[in-house]
Amino acid sequence: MPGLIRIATRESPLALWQAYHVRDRLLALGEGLSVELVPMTTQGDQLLGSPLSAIGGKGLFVKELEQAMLEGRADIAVHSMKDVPAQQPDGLCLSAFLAGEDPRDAFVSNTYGSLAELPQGAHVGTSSLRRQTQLRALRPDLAISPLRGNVGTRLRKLDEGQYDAILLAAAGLIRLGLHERIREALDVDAFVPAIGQGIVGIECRTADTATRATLDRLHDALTTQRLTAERALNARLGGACQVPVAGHARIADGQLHLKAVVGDPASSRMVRDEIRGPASDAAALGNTLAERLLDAGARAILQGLGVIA
Ligand SMILES: NCc1[nH]cc(CCC(=O)O)c1CC(=O)O
Repeated sequence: MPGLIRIATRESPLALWQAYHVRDRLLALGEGLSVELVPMTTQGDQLLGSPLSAIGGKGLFVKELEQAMLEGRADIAVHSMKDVPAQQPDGLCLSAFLAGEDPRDAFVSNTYGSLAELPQGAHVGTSSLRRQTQLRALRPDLAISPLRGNVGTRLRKLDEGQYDAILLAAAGLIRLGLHERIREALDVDAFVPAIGQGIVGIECRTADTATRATLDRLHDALTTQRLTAERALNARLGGACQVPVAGHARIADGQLHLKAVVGDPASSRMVRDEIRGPASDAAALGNTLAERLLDAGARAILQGLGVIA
């Protein structure tokens, strides 16, 4: 049992909420642990104005946190799993996934009650290629423009009238106490969420067995199976974020149902497929679905983008 656990975290309100949440869960284990937050600014935070696809991807939001753990300045890092790349650096591992929050994307507007209510040509803000592609497929008439920044910044830009509506993860809004801003939670079948959306994960040093034993007690087994399928899919597809890849798994009665979409940002063509099987085969299901998507057209899209050879 470690005496002190130091949590590396970004300083955005959502990241801090997640870090405090993990701190509270650790303290609630009732083992006299001390827990400290080590807040830091990542390169990703400094570049929040630019599209993720242009600044080199989501790894930028976790690199400083990982460096702090590798240098012994922090013991664990708390992440939105959506922001965590497919592979972890040598010496670090993902050691616990907490039970997930709502995985859906949320339609947020001050004027319209749902995506269907948006008038022809309405202006929607989102920088996510995954959201843009699926939105275009559902509503080719909409005008979509980039929208970057923390959740609060994005809501402010909506409130200033820069957009008729925006799309955000329901989980982030719920965690920040802003659930009343959700006009409509988009059905996961019509609008497939990002891999890991709504799931908080904890990374630590692989060799730190004492901390890992403690983190084991926060671990949610079903969430882990769900995430295993989604991340296996993502890894096989090159794990890139300059590509619109959506993937969502749900589990009922030991059966896992994984759904995925790969889109071509250039042509707005989409390849979609789904697979079902025993939840205990989560990784294999993710792999198999990825292979099927590659053969059905995703290979050409990803090769065209230089994501896979
Ligand atoms: N890309 C930023 C990000 N990373 C995680 C969340 C939401 C919380 C989650 O998915 O767990 C968000 C905000 C958003 O997409 O609206």
